[in-house]
Amino acid sequence: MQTQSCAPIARWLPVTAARPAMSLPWWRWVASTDSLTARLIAAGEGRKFRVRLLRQSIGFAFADEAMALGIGQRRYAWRREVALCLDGTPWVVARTVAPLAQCRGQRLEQLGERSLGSWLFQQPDLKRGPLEVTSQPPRFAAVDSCWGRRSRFQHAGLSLLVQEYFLTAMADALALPSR
Ligand SMILES: C=C(O[C@@H]1C=C(C(=O)O)C=C[C@H]1O)C(=O)O
Repeated sequence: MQTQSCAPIARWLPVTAARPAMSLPWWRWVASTDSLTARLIAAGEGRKFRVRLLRQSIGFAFADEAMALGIGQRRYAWRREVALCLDGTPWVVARTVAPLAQCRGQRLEQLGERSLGSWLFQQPDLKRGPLEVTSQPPRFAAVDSCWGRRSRFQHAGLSLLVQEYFLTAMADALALPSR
């Protein structure tokens, strides 16, 4: 099994600390705390939204992910990587990691190409932790990104670390600045 121990450590800043480096249009996207799926569908103005499942597997989290989830690096985790596409073009890539021991009975593996966000935001007990931001590209996909963000969702004893990277293709389509 791949241990991913050589992967570079991602640098994350609290969202407010990244604010001075961020344009207002990007701030509105990056600092938003409602469903990104819903926002993308609205911004897509009739473009067809689709979650493309890139990878779903069980293995270890990256070191910074394990730390954010408060689990040891040798704890198995459920990992899901997707591209959120509008008319077939990826605008966002996302990687979600959850401790495997918390996933029993949650049916996460049955999500397939349904949006995790559409399901999560229907949960009445959902709590969301603070947003953190990075200007580094994702480690799980070869894409050009403008900003990345992450936050921890909690629902029914399950913690999910959701990391979302906004791609330059989205900036181009919506005429957003590069940063
Ligand atoms: C967390 C959300 O869900 C989105 C859907 C995801 C998925 O299906 O794996 C992953 C991250 C998100 O951007 C959201 O809509 O806010």
